[in-house]
Amino acid sequence: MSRDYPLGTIRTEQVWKRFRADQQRMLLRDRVEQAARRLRGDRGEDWRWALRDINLHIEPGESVGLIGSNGSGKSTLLKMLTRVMYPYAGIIDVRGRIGALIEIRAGIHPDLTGRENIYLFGALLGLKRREVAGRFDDIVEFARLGGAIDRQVKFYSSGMQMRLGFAVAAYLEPHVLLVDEVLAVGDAVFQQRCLDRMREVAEQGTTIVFVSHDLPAVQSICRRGVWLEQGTVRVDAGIKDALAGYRDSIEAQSEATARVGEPLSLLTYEVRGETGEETLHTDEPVTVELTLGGDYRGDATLHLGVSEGTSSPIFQISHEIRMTGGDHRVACVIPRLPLPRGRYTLWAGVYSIGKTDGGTLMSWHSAGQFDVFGPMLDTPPRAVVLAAPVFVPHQWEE
Ligand SMILES: Nc1ncnc2c1ncn2[C@@H]1O[C@H](COP(=O)(O)OP(=O)(O)OP(=O)(O)O)[C@@H](O)[C@H]1O
Repeated sequence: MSRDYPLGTIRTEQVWKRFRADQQRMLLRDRVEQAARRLRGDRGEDWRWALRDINLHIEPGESVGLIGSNGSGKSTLLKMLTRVMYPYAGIIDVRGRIGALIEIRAGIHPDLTGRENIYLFGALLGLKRREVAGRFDDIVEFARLGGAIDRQVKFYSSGMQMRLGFAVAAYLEPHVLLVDEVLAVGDAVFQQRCLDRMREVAEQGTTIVFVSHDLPAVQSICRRGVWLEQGTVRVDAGIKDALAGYRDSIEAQSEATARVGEPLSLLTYEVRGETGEETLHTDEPVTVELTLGGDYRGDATLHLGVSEGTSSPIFQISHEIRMTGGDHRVACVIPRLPLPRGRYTLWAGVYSIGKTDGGTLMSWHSAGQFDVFGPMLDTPPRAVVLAAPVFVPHQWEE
């Protein structure tokens, strides 16, 4: 590998990583398979590939979101970039100082005070004492530690430790900032401040790799998205395309999950615009019509929801229905559709009311997608990440 990549470059070449299968969370079926192999006399060691042939080239200043379902290998890749883990094969090259927040207490020494930790971390990053001192106040201010800065970190709450960890990683001017899911433990206000800080750091030219299941947060920070699936790169593209592909795949999986044996099922659904036309327009009337089928007799609550992808719910509405043991048609009219142009998913679920309160008659699932035509939503100068619930005026008819 050539030696002259600029600071902030990240390269992985044909990176493979495996773990002993018996050292990880195993599914019952894996254990059965393992036992069966032993019975057959196959004593070969059991390995499972966590990452297979990962080739990434990230330029200085790029902001990359690593997305994918649980166990797809995101954290393993991030840990290898921070060098707390080594690949089985392949080359990993990260140029420059690395600021990383991959676990709440990563890099924070419990017996030292907050102040000592900041200087120690700075020294590990190769910064001079004077350079750390110049950023010290910003770190303490961001972490909101105040007087606690001279207390040993073992007496900090987990929230304080995380704030210190993030502030140190994000203020000691790393060339590369690596952040894993950990932000999820902070409160909403702190999460927002971390995201703001990450955006600032990105604007200053720091390379960022961000792992999160909070897809709107990833979208607001990253321009490029790498979607990992079962240890391989499924998509490496602009963030919008990567997220759209990932969301579609989650939806397809949830639709494929059969809801067998439930008392009710969704026989048909239709989302139509004004005067029955198929195209839907922002701020115009929309009718959602469903037919439920099943033997169940009694009162129930029907819930309908709309999301952008699966992880960004937009609104949810509900209505009491009386099921009489046969097919039941119900329609909901939304006089003015409050959705900008885009592709959305319709969700539905039915739950019993009365004595058996909360019983599931038809579990919450995505019924399908629909497109809305109309104006694009303006992007605010600084994307607001928290999803805002929308109230939708509506009437029901049946
Ligand atoms: N220390 C370990 N020992 C054994 N197996 C491991 C270890 N760390 C991770 N694995 C396995 O490697 C695979 C990838 O895990 P990893 O934590 O990287 O996934 P992830 O995409 O970060 O998932 P999540 O979204 O749940 O955090 C999983 O099958 C996991 O069980």
